[in-house]
Amino acid sequence: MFEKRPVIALDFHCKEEVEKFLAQFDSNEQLYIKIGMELFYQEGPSIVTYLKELGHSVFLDLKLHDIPNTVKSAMIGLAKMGVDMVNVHAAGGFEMMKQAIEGLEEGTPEGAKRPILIAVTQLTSTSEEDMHRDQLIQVPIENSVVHYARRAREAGLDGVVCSALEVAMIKRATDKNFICLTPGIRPKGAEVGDQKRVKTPSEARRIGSDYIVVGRPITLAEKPVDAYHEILKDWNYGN
Ligand SMILES: O=C(O)c1cc(=O)[nH]c(=O)n1[C@@H]1O[C@H](COP(=O)(O)O)[C@@H](O)[C@H]1O
Repeated sequence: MFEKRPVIALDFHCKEEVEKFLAQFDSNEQLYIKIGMELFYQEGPSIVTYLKELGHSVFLDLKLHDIPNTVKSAMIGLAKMGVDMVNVHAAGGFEMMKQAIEGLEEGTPEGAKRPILIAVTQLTSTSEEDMHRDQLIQVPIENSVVHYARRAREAGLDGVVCSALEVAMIKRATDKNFICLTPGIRPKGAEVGDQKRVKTPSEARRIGSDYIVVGRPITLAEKPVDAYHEILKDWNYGN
């Protein structure tokens, strides 16, 4: 399920910063925007309505991780907001993921499309050593990621969040239509920051990522619109 547009992570504090950022783009350019907890906890559901009314697609990245009943109830509410994609942590377990899907199905208004649901496997800021030390999971990180992907698929989810490094393995272990959304994307030579498992947009494309998520290389660029278009071009192999 290839998405031509890189998903822009708008990790801003408030709506004013979002407005300032979007004002630099041509108003006809429909973007795929990721709202994370930083922005959502400040602005609430109205930030989703605002972006949807402008015609943008919205991935609401709240990474739910709680008991199954709580996650189901939360998902009913998120589905009503009309977002295009939401996520949970696969570490919350099989039953939690199953209930998350059920909540989304229940909350999706009639005639509307159920939001895509994906599960975070191992965060792209987690290295194999971090995982061994912090989570006491003593297997190679790829095994943990593929295991979570299999469980997410069995629970009925649409895909996973992973690093581009693991996409080929996940597709082999699940199926080629199982979505792999990959953050940890950096243009050649860009600052990596806190990301540990990174690839460039064209590398991610070659490996088979369906969506890429890019934040700071665009939002902190001197010319964000140019930075976005360069990443868009690299992701689409120069087309
Ligand atoms: O779920 C996510 O979107 C996510 C998962 C993950 O494993 N790693 C990861 O970086 N993200 C998000 O992707 C974005 C990456 O931003 P940059 O590192 O600035 O490109 C951030 O908003 C993260 O919250």
